[in-house]
Amino acid sequence: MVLDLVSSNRCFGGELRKYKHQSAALGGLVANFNLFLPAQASSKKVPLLVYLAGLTCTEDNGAQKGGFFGAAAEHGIAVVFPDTSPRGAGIEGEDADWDFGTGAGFYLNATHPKFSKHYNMLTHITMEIPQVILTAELPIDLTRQSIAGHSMGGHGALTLYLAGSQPNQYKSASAFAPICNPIKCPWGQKAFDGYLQGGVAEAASLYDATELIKKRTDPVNILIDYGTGDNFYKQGQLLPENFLQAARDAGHGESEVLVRSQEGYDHSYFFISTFAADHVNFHAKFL
Ligand SMILES: N[C@@H](CCC(=O)N[C@@H](CS)C(=O)NCC(=O)O)C(=O)O
Repeated sequence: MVLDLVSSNRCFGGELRKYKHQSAALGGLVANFNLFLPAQASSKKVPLLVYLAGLTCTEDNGAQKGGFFGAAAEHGIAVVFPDTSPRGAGIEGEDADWDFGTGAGFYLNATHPKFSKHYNMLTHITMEIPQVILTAELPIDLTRQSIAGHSMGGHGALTLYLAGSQPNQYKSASAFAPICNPIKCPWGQKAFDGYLQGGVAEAASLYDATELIKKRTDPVNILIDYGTGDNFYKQGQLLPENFLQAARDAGHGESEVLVRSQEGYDHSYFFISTFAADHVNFHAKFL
């Protein structure tokens, strides 16, 4: 798997690199990701924080507007920013809506025959990107990974943490305005009906953070922030209360699952960048 360097910028004493590679998980299409390497990576292997972006985003939104680099540089943590879906699969209807198809891969492995060749973001994030990093001998210690995300990416962070492809791949998870109970919200229902042969029923045991936390008995490390001024929260797309209730019912107290309601904040990167350092500091405790 050849990794091509597209660009490199000096950043907070380290470097932000954009890479592209041919992705087997995404059906042979070209995939991009951004990678922040802190200064510490020039002398030793550093831990990795994965940041998953939301609907309509690319690998650039979080890197350009997330505000993660100051804290990541301080703690010596690398941050990888993958894309949110395959690009250019050429599937009929793929570009018709902003909340399905291109830019909306939902961090799952599709089982519907129309999408299963290309829409395998779960494998891309949890297995392929780590393999690419390993093969390229980048200075990253893959035994120390955590995961964060926003909105659809918050759903990705929580579900890949709770039930990714390998148990305990990530030491902690955090999310900004995550879709917490996708089987119960319009975005999730639309995605699962489209990508999965078994639709919402198939998703319940695999791709719904609220369902997954109910079954989790061992300790977890989860931080969630959402804003009370977030229109998608108000429309019932995020449902953080459902996740919180399920976590408490399953015995996960505030030291394991902290859900913070942030007064007046909306869904934007102004919200994310306000709390980005908090999230990096949270992950640093486990990395
Ligand atoms: N296009 C949608 C909004 C999509 C949206 O807000 N996407 C969020 C993630 S769910 C985002 O991060 N957008 C890109 C950005 O703010 O940079 C609309 O018109 O309502």
